[in-house]
Amino acid sequence: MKEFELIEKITAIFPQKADIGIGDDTAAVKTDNGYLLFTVDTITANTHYRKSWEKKFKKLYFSLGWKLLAISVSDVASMGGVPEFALLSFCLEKNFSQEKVLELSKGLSKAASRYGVSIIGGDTVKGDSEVFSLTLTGKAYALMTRDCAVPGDLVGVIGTPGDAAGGLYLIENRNPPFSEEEERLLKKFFFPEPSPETGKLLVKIGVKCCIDNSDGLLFSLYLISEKSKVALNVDKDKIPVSRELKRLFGEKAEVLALTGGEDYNLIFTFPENLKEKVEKIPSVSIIGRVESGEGVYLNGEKVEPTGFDHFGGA
Ligand SMILES: Nc1ncnc2c1ncn2[C@@H]1O[C@H](COP(=O)(O)OP(=O)(O)OP(=O)(O)O)[C@@H](O)[C@H]1O
Ligand SMILES: Cc1ncc(C[n+]2csc(CCOP(=O)(O)O)c2C)c(N)n1
Ligand SMILES: [Mg+2]
Repeated sequence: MKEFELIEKITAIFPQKADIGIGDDTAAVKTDNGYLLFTVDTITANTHYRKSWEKKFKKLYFSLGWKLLAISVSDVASMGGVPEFALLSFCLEKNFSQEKVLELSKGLSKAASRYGVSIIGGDTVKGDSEVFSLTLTGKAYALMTRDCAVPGDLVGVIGTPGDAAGGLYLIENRNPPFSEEEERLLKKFFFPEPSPETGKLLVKIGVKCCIDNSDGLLFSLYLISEKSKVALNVDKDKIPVSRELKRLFGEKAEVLALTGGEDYNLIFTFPENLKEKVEKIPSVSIIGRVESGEGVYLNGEKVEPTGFDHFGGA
């Protein structure tokens, strides 16, 4: 069973009370002057990182702390919100290293100060493998969601997808010393920088439909198409691929840009009359158009939803 099939079955068991419950980047509850947002993310050895990487990358645990918060900030940003409070949960092995847990906490603290988040509690337990989890709240005055793309909209992305997947390939398959270009991709993987500022800007100019890219560009587009019940047609040549990715991966760069996960950049759709305003947003590319129908198309040809799935897929 795939991750999404399991979540669908779980959703049927839980009656949903929130204004936005299971199914978007965060849950949302309406308040007097906007929305409270809630999201949780978990990282664990051998799924999100390997302990062995520490030999090649000294700041591994510091980065895990940064990343643990950044990946949830990314969900809040995709809803158009700003993050506020966090709860931190550690499941540690019997012989855990205090030094590593403190390193992780320092990385998390650095991200917390960058994003204005207070860590206000958590939980610590023993287990057979290490698991780090963070629950984040946020607030938003207006929301962007995955389900409101309409035919005629254009499709925008921020940044260059595939870079983090390039970094993952390098840490798995190469050894230090890393070149400057390799370091840049490793940084994208180990220290993602979601931007709630960009999310807020999108809300301000009138964008309504947004998702964060955690499981890959095509997969994120597929989620928008599924939730909004529309087709998304992407122009392959317009997908921004970074110079580093092209130089280090050659022909493989395109596949990484289409399917590589963990970029934590925003993907959104917007009506054509906002085009001029969207074009002024830093690092933006307009890569396609929303049409009636279903699924994701590359240069008019239907593509399967390929991306990261914890229990199947790529
Ligand atoms: N075990 C679970 N119980 C209830 N809801 C869940 C569970 N796992 C996931 N969800 C919900 O399902 C939806 C999709 O989850 P997922 O973790 O894929 O979120 P995402 O935003 O697509 O990915 P990411 O967290 O990597 O950005 C979210 O609304 C999430 O809250
Ligand atoms: C050892 C190792 N193998 C594979 C990956 C790639 N990876 C893990 S989770 C994920 C999607 C987002 O996470 P989630 O769905 O949990 O939010 C991706 C692309 C990795 N980081 N480390
Ligand atoms: Mg998300």
